[in-house]
Amino acid sequence: MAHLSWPNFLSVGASALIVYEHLLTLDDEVAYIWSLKKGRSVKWIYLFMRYFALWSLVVFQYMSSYWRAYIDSGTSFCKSQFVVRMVSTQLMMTAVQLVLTARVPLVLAAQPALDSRSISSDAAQFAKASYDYIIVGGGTAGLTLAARLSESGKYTVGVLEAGVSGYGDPIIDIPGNFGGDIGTVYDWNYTTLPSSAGVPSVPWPRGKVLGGSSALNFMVWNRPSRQEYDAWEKLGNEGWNWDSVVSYMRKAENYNPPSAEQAASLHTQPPPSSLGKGGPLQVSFVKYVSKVTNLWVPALESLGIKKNNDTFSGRNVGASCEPSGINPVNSTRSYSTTAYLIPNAARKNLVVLTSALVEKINWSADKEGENIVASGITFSSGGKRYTANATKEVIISGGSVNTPQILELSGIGNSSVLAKVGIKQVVDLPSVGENLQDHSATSAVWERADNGVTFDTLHKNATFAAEQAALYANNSISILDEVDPGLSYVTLSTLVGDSVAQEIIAEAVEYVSKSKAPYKKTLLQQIAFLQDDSKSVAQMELIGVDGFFINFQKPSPNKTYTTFIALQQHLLSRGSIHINSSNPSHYPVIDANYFSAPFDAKVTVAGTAYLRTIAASPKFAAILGAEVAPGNGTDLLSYARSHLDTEYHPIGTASMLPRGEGGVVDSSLKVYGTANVRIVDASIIPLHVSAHIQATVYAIAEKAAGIILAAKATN
Ligand SMILES: Cc1cc2nc3c(=O)[nH]c(=O)nc-3n(C[C@H](O)[C@H](O)[C@H](O)COP(=O)(O)OP(=O)(O)OC[C@H]3O[C@@H](n4cnc5c(N)ncnc54)[C@H](O)[C@@H]3O)c2cc1C
Repeated sequence: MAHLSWPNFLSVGASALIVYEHLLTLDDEVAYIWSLKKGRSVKWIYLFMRYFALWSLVVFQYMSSYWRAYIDSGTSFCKSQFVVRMVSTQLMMTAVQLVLTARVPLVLAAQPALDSRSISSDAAQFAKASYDYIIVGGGTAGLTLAARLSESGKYTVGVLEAGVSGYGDPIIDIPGNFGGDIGTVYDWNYTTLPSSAGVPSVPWPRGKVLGGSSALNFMVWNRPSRQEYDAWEKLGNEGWNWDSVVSYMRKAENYNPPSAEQAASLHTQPPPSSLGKGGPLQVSFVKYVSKVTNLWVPALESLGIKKNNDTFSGRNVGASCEPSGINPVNSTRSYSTTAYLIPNAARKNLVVLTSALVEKINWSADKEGENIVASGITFSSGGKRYTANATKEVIISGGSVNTPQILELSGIGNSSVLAKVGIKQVVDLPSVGENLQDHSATSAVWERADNGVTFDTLHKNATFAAEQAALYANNSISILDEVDPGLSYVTLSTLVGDSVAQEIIAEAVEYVSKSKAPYKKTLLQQIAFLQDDSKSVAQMELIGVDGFFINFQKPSPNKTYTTFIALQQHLLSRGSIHINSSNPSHYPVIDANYFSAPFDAKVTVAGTAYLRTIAASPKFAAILGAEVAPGNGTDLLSYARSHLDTEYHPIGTASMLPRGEGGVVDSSLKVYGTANVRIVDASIIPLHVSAHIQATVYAIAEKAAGIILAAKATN
């Protein structure tokens, strides 16, 4: 040691530190680096930097220890030491530079959203370009379609979204926050007119954000029965049947079957073959299973409702728990933004402009035969007005409320609606905004006699909330992973028995026979569902919710609750959505017309009463206490009327039907009377289905992309 100087001590210390660090991290190195394939350059760069650095330190150490002994032997030793040091240093610098250079494409590939080319708020820049396809609305259908049309790289696609980007916001992403973004900047915050049958104004949330209502929804992922999609074809829409729609839905899905533990606590295990694999949207089962969800299927079975383990097969009636649009890897919402936009955000031929309100479609001076031709759109952003040009098509994906508004602002609609607000009619299409159908909801609430943990605990107990947030952040199971998958579809007979069901159906037949609506065939099809002997089309959905979920009463801070909801699936009432101003910023008038058909009120009351039957089943009776709402002695019809709510599923306002039978678009989704305007969103659904509708909307968008690209290929 005598011949060692202070640089040698430093060198020995550094070598010891590196060896110590190597020993501490050897496990990780074996797991993550040694396991990489031989061909991965990153493996060899890493190993070189790690071991060459150590090797060179040891060699210098050795040489330095003896250099005094050799110094008198001439300059050759000094030279060789110098060369070794220089070469080593240079090699290590090169390796560091390689790593730094490799990081740029790696970071961009991992986070394509960083590439600003696709998502922009620069309206002037957007308006400068011309696009093959302009899509109005970056929502559920709009972003799906944009991803597919831009996939080949052959076509340029411009999307305009009125809302901002909520990408990465926990209020959207965390499953247990569902409902939290309602009423925020992400919501259009619509309300309906009070109905003439006495139902007061109902709030109608709709997504005003990238992803649209797929960013606001409660993530349920399911399908209706085979008959319901087949009915669309029977109404005059060739190619729109179960086999076709489901084949496109499977294209969107990446199904993650439940683990054995999840399957046991949810009492459900749909076969992997029933859903799609490899699609952009993650479909999985909830990680956190609440008591109410765990009891759901056995409780309904005890009431004689048969368990249905495969609601995706074309028959959805029966007791079941359904999957959700959740990414199981990090337990976050999987929606059109994360599934279809972000992975493709680096495409040069795709531009999505946020905070841009489309005001109307612009029309070319030329016509194609009788059909008018769209040349682009007018939009406003940041207080300025712009136009953008489309060389091939303008596609409206504004959703069931805004799509009819945009058509009417563009001069397509009923002459009397347009004349009232001074808009010149360009296509006479009186069905725009008509045939509005929704799913309605009534809720009933019970106290939890066992005061078990529910969402109420999360909302009122800050310590519990903090614990759960920490668990969620750690990717451990917490109540923030929870959504409510206990939901089941039942027929009218299940609710009221066969003979009362027959009486109600007879009244429905009489009601429909008097209808003079152009879309009367859709009502007749509903009668066919009711009279179907196979009883495979549900009339009511039943849901068990883990907590207090009504907004017209307040929960007690010291109690926890369970809510059951009855949601009517095939209302005979039809409403409408129309503009009453030529100002694009003024909201259209939503007349849901709830309970205008007496059938709907009867079925709703039957469903609400059945919630008490569920609560009284032995499984639930053991954990539930006093009924909070409707409350003993309350008249169920007046309760249902005054507290009717929406399931957030409006459809039909630009129905796909023959033109003379209430149609706005044909079966290629082209607007009648136009050469190049299509509609792709929930508004084209001509007849409601007994299911939550996001999966159906994704399927519509996937199918639309197929139709549009096939049309281009043959032109
Ligand atoms: C609160 C809530 C809960 C729901 N829960 C579920 C559920 O659990 N499961 C399920 O399956 N379904 C659920 N749904 C329904 C489902 O999410 C929607 O039916 C579906 O997402 C609608 O898709 P869309 O493409 O038709 O419209 P949207 O997704 O609403 O897209 C329309 C887009 O167009 C934009 N836009 C409109 N007008 C303009 C304009 N003039 N200029 C520019 N942009 C415009 C909007 O901002 C929006 O982003 C729920 C819906 C809501 C609101």
